Amino acid sequence: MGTISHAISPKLSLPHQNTVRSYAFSRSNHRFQTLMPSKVSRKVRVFAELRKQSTSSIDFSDPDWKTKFQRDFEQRFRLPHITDIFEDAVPIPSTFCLKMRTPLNGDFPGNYPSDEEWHGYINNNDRVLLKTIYYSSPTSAGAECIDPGCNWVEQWAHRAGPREKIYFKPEEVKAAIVTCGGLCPGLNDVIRQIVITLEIYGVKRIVGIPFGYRGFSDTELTEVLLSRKVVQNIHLSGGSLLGVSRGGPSVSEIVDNLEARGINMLFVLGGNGTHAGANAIHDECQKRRLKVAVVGVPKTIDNDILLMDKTFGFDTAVEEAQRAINSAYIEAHSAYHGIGIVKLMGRSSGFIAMHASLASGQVDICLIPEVPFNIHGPHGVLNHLQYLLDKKGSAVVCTAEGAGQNLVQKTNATDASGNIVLGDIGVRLQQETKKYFKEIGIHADVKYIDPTYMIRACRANASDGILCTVLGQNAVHGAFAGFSGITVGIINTHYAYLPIPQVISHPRLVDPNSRMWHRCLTSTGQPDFI
Ligand SMILES: Nc1ncnc2c1ncn2[C@@H]1O[C@H](COP(=O)(O)OP(=O)(O)O)[C@@H](O)[C@H]1O
Ligand SMILES: O=P(O)(O)OC[C@H]1O[C@](O)(COP(=O)(O)O)[C@@H](O)[C@@H]1O
Ligand SMILES: [Mg+2]
Repeated sequence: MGTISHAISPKLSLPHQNTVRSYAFSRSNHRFQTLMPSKVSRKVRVFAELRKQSTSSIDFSDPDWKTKFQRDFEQRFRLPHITDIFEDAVPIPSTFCLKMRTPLNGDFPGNYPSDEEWHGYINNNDRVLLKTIYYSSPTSAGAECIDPGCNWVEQWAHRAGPREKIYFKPEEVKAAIVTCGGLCPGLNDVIRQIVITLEIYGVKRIVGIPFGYRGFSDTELTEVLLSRKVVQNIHLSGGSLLGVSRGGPSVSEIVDNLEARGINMLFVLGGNGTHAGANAIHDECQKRRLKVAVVGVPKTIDNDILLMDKTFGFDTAVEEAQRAINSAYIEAHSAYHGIGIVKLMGRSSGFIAMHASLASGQVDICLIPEVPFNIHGPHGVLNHLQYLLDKKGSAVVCTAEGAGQNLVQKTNATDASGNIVLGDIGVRLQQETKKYFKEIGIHADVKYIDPTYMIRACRANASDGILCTVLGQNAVHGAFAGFSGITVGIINTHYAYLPIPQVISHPRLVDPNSRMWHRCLTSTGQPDFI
């Protein structure tokens, strides 16, 4: 058994899972272990199981397991590079140097600006530590351990930023930007930074592909010429200057189109699905021996991309969601026996609901997809609502859209990208609450708020604005450094490049054993609804 396999049990399959897994499992959860040992939910068990599965093929009795693990880890986090295909590719000194700016007229050949003394570059051996907590025991709260003894194993990702040598001559670059999936605050900020940074390198040909991947096949959609002048103020509004879409052409059609247009740098802004597409585009380019750099920037208000502190747009979404919760609270608090129900986005991950509940401090019940619950019965949500009306006179429920999908009618439908169209848990909760209190003869004034599209259509807040700026700049640095099939993220407040498969092997979920979920439960004061 000395080898580390990446296989995962098919019954635990999650969307887009393919070749890689994150290595971690969580053992601690005093709350679940001591308060409800027999009631540990199926989902919680599945979550722990998923984590355990990922390490199950490591032979921990092998004295070399740690070295083998780290060698395997290093291999998995190695960044694909142009030289994997073009072994003879010769780099040139970077044209990105803030001390000696790129000449405005852009006359490069034989005259690349560089400054050997300038220490503003990232060394290719620089790394960012992925996990920063040393858990002295697997029973430490929220412990993420690789082995049963919870040994300390360093896991390093590649540091993002400008390199001293670049693999593209700016005058030979045609760069394209595409935004896919649903809207997300900050898309325009990232587009803007990519364009500005490309120009600083000296790139003159920059285009936007309209309406996501669809823009690669729909002949009526023409590319949008981009420059600093065009993008100067786009971050002042939400949405995407380029438009977004779900679904679209096949990967081979997209690559045909890239070839036809002469695009050799592609910046892809999107979530799990978009990144799966970006990785497939990268693979196809390698197969066809095309010198194209494909770099992703993770976009999703759901925050469901693995390994990073957060994705851009999430912070803004939480801030906006908090406003909706506040309205629900005021409505509920001002009514006799008022109950406010707010539904927030989060297809498979409850991060927005959890963080908005924590931020607002006004939520009594937070429901997320990762933690199952009952509506009816002695431990159900309705019973607790009745208790809250009795004790406090009002109550606020915050639910993620993906929560309690076992309690709503299945739609059996998928969207153009293949995402499951969810049943409406918000409406179900509203109906069941009204019915319940009517049946038991207690007055309840139920107000339902669904602010979902308002939350993602707004402009990025200051914190997301900065995140977008850094991610956009680093995406361009990564492409010029010759990397492809990578994405960029913030990890422990530092910026790193990650191979795309590592961040999309499954959606990042709220760990019901995590300190954060426990903090949320402490804040709401809610019991388990099972
Ligand atoms: N597995 C996949 N392989 C290739 N392309 C994909 C894949 N999944 C989704 N896509 C494409 O990525 C785009 C965005 O996907 P979607 O799931 O809607 O949003 P997001 O990227 O935000 O998760 C769509 O155009 C879709 O066709
Ligand atoms: O109505 P739409 O455009 O399909 O978007 C709804 C989806 O958007 C999301 O907030 C984000 O999804 P993406 O990351 O795929 O864009 C999901 O939680 C939600 O189900
Ligand atoms: Mg998605």
